[in-house]
Amino acid sequence: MLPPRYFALIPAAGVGARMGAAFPKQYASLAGKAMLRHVLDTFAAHQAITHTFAVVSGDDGYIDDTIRDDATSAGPALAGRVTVVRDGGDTRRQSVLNGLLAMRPQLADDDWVLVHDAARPGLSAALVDRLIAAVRDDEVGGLLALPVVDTLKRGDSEQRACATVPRVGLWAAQTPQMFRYGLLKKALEAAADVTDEAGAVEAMGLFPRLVPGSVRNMKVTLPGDLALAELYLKECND
Ligand SMILES: Nc1ccn([C@@H]2O[C@H](COP(=O)(O)OP(=O)(O)OP(=O)(O)O)[C@@H](O)[C@H]2O)c(=O)n1
Ligand SMILES: C[C@](O)(CO)[C@H](O)COP(=O)(O)O
Repeated sequence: MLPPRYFALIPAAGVGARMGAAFPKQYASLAGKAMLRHVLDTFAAHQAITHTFAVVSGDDGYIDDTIRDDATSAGPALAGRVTVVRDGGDTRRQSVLNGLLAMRPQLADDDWVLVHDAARPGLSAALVDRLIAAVRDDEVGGLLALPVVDTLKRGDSEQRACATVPRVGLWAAQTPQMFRYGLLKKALEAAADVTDEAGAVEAMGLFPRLVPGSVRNMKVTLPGDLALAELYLKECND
């Protein structure tokens, strides 16, 4: 019986509407290369990751240049380490599901899949190590997340604070979210209205493990996030 392997699945088929850029934010440049290339380089260089699949939209015109290995690419060669799946869906969930379907011929049900947002360029090898070490023997799976430290307010329709939400026990989910292929595919097929993989697994009555992540692994969502993410990338080694 071969031990389970680890695969990365990168949903990268979004349009970046909240970023308001003229092109999808996963191709925005950060410290000299596209956000998506940072993510692909991290997984391609990681010894534990067997292969990486990136899901992009069918009409994506940027991916070929982004994955090209040439004299200017400072990171590891991606050739043979990355498969592009040109089958993005209307939602992140659908893109991930389409990616899982494309992965089917190469994966066994008990192989691990680490689903990571292309919009989180600050993922480090150390964070991948931390997640794998914490989850590899877990019956369910798990995800990187950060305990909420701010006081949370619920706002009303007039943007007035109408309640304080107790923050004890609240975590802000990050990615990668790491689940076995068979469970993840079944969970996502069963749960239509979820924003992340852990939510689909929770809907099955299971409890994913929460693993402390890092601020450098922030999701680039709004225009100001790009500069902050670059600062974390350069200054934060967590
Ligand atoms: N239909 C979609 C929507 C999102 N994503 C990916 O899911 C990740 C996290 O999603 P988000 O930050 O919401 O990205 P966008 O959907 O592009 O942003 P927005 O909601 O502002 O349009 C991103 O890497 C994005 O490319 C995807 O693969 N397919
Ligand atoms: C998966 C995720 O990054 C966890 O916080 C988040 O749910 C993605 O949400 P988005 O609206 O697709 O950015």
